[in-house]
Amino acid sequence: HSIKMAGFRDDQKCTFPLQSIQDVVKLFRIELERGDEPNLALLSIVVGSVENLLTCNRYLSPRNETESEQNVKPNFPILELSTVEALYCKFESQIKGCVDVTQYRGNSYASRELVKKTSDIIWSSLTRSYCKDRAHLQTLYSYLTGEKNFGNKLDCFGVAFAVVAACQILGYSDVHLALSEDHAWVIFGKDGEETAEVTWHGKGNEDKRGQPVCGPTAQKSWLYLNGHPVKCNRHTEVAALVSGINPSISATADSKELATLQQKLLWLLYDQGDLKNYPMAIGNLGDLEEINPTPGRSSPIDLFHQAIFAAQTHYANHHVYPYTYLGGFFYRNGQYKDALEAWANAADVIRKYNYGREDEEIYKEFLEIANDLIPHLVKVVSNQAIEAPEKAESNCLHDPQCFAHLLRFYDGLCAWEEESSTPVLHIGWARPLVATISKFPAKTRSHVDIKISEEKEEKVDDEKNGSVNRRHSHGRRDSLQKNDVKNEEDIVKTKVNGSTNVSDKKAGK
Ligand SMILES: FC(F)c1nnc(N2CCN(c3ncnc4sc(CC(F)(F)F)cc34)CC2)s1
Repeated sequence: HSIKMAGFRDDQKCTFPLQSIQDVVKLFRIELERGDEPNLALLSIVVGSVENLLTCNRYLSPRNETESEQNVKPNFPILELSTVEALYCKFESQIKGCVDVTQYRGNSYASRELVKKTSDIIWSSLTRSYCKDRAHLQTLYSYLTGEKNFGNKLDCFGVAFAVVAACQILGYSDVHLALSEDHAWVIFGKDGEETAEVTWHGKGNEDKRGQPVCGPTAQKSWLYLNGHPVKCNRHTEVAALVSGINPSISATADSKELATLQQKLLWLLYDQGDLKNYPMAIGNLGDLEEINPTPGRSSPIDLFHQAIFAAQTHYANHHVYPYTYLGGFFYRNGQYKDALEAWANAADVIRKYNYGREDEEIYKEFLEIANDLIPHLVKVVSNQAIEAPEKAESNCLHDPQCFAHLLRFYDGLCAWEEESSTPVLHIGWARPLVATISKFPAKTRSHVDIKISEEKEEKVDDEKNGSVNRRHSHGRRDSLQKNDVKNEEDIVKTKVNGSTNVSDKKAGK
């Protein structure tokens, strides 16, 4: 039967052929500034094409006689409208060909069957077996290009995004992406009240496609953010697509052009207010600004604090990554006390959750901080104390607040483990902990007040109080009172802070 092909509008066509970063930014600006919804499939195909050309095919510019080695700086590819249109029509006809919307006619909202059916179409057309966490598998370009055994590949985020893009083509404006810090699913229905799994998660986990996100696993696990995922609208979905741009050419090289494109697109979305409720996208922008600062724009630290503010404002401070973005920045820049504080704040978030078998990504994050970054940090500062004894005063190891941050960091991990189905800490954590604690002199340790306050611990749950080189897309460059009181007697609140006794207050401390 003849399927009506929606060609592109003139204002979309006029930007082609795309020959520069500015051309792509202009296409995105047109899509984002129009009253109607931005076309997710079109933008995903464009971004995927550009990413493929800049990271998978190397553009060799003419050998420069002065250059000793082959100068491999790429130019920007030329992206023709015909290429993009062909891929778009392939996607559109596949989706419209398989989903007979007439059987869903009438209800303006998507149904669970429709969402599951759309997920099945994407799912069943994927190449049978491939390395799921390879790079550049996050866009519709990856899904639509290449023959059966070479194309049709998507990573877990890419499948979820493709389902939402397909539902947009079918006319369901209620189907949106929901994003946690390590998973993606869809929301749909009146007020986006319905949820559905549409992709897999991690390795060796049975996929739960078609099922709603609910029940005990979703309640207490970091993977589902305890009811605080990023619920996208079309603009936030474009931000997720842009965040997923992966400039990696190899384990050691990035495409500078692609990183610049990602940075400019994130600033475009930032200026439109589309990152306000998307902490990780702001964090991504902070990372890019650290590598290549844009004159006149916010500093990385400002951006990381904006991400923290967004998480506190919109998500009851249930997101870990805003603090580990900040901690990572301080660590790379030798600001070790601030790094310890940021990591302690990250631990104050994870304490709200129970550790479950699908939370490996954040487990690895804390493992690296505790057993790699902090031991390195204390080694550096203890050498500093030896090499520059005159600066001992400002040294981390002589600062009770640093020791307090360290204790709060480990206390968060212990609280995370309590009442969890899976243990967190084990003997492998103990050796680095002992090595770290023993670097702090007794005098420093003695200044940390462990306040035993008498009031009964408020066991009310938090939310009731309202209160590089990456592999796959969105890859990593490289809760309180979460449950009932364990036993009858009062839990006395112990407060650890770095206040020093006034009498011992050191000059300048
Ligand atoms: F903690 C900091 F050091 C981090 N550095 N990079 C981090 N990433 C990289 C970016 N990232 C992300 N950035 C934007 N959006 C999303 S949505 C998502 C989950 C899934 F892929 F959809 F399943 C992940 C993610 C994941 C976390 S955290």
